[in-house]
Amino acid sequence: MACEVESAYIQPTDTRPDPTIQVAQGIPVIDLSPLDSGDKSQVNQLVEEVKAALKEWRMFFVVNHGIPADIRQNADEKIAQFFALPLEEKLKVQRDFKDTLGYFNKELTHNTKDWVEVYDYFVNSPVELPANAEADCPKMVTLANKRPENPLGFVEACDAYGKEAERLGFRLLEVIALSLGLPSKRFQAYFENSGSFNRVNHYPPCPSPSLVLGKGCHTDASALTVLATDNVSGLEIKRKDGKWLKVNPLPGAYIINTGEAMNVFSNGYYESLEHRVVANTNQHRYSMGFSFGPASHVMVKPLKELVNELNPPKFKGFMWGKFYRSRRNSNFLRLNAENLEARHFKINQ
Ligand SMILES: O=C(O)CCC(=O)C(=O)O
Ligand SMILES: [Fe+2]
Repeated sequence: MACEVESAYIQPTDTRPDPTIQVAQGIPVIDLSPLDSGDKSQVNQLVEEVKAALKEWRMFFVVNHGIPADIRQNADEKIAQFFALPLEEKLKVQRDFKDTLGYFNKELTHNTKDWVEVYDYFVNSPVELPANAEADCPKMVTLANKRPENPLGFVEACDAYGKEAERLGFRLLEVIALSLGLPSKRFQAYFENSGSFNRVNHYPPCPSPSLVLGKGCHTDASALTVLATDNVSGLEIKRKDGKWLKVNPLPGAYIINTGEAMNVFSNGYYESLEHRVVANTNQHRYSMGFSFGPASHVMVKPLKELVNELNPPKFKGFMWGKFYRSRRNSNFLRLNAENLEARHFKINQ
């Protein structure tokens, strides 16, 4: 990563970080242990907590989440070692426009470069995906993870963590289904053998954090994201009233937020969280966002049980694989169009 700020990183004036924003108070911390106890009334209470948190915050922290601490610690260690390798070594597993897996240090959000380097991998590699985002092109390709040789044990540590994040994702989908008045396994078949990926982020110290962002404002394309952060602050969220707030890390907890696919499946009941990451001058920051989406052939549309004459569908359906491709393209290219979001599929009512 360059040690001075190139112009490609400089945010337009209206999206630059605001040093005056406050720390969020009262983000819900949800204990998932009732899922292990099986106690019906405790599970019902948990379901109500998740519903309230997603309606009010579009995110929450989870504790007693079931991800073993040693698996997480091992992944954290190997990831820090990977990003500390010389650039030439990391570029051996570089991702590109066609093959979206691997290392990248030229990530764009809304056409401005992010102050970050990333490594993306599928949790169920290989995955069959549409070859491009063009709606009427049926061509498919099979993509597989790029596996760096160094550091030793990196691939195994990432795979072990990815499986755990996916397991947590499935448990949360059950709670979310119940919160929508649906059978707990309603989402299961859509998400099996999906192309869900874990994105590992390294935000190096930055000489000009007032001009750039670690990651520009975005919503996640996923149904839900399991976000693991270290103890360095940086994440900021946009509230429904348009106000930005800082999220301080909660050690040992994971952040869960809803994305575009859940917005559509729930017919707009659970909206996606707008968020961004600020850079800082002296600390490295690491995070991992497991982006849990459906399998690529799934048509993402409002679930039929959630729509009726009084509550008609708010979105047209779209094939998940095409949506995913289009979102990933915008990480590489300066597109003339905006990032594809659920609102682009909104039905005018
Ligand atoms: O680093 C973070 O806290 C958030 C990362 C993020 O939003 C993403 O990778 O989509
Ligand atoms: Fe995100």
